[in-house]
Amino acid sequence: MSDLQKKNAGEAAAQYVEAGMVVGLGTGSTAAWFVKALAARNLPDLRCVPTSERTADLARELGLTLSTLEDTPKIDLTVDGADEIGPGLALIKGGGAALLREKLVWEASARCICIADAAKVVPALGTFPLPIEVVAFGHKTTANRIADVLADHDIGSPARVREAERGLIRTDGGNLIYDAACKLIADPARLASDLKSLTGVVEHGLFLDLTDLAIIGTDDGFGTINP
Ligand SMILES: O=C(CO)[C@H](O)[C@H](O)COP(=O)(O)O
Repeated sequence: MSDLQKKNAGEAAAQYVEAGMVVGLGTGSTAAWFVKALAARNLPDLRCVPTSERTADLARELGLTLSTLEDTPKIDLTVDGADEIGPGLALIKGGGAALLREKLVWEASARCICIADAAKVVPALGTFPLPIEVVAFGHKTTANRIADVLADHDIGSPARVREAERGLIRTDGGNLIYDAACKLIADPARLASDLKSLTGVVEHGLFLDLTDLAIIGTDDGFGTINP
């Protein structure tokens, strides 16, 4: 994990933004570099839709004009980080527990750019535990159903609820996160569909066919990957 690489990726992505755009702001340490670089450009008439309260606070502090999906349902460009970038720019996201709002914003965007440090690029998805957002009511029952789906995908270990010292982690929407240590996701599309079909699962961190470009920071600049 390199902060310089994250910074270089974030700053490169800020150059893709034009005056007057509606911009989706991702969540996480890499996305924060983008938000800072975007604010520094001081472009006129931008409206920014944040994907978390954390990002909203940062953007507000930096003087960016905030909007919501309700007021600006069509987003021109979203820039966000990822936990893993696999073949075809299939992603695992949600390490920062913002996957639901992130996916809502990504799906409303004409173009999505993923920004990351080089360590995020992997030959196959699954080393990073897959985040799954679950409603709190009956979450242990939902976790059992998730375990059945994982077993059907030859993924042995059940998902674990995400918690901190002060208790279970809640998302901005008040839900819980389960992390599934998959090791290898052989069929991301089938796993995505199987998880999404479970009552109680709100969303999962597989972002498939959503990324138009990945900008990967290097120590002295950046490279790009197309799908
Ligand atoms: O999906 C995310 C938040 O839900 C983040 O984009 C992802 O966790 C990457 O974070 P970072 O840029 O801090 O490495």
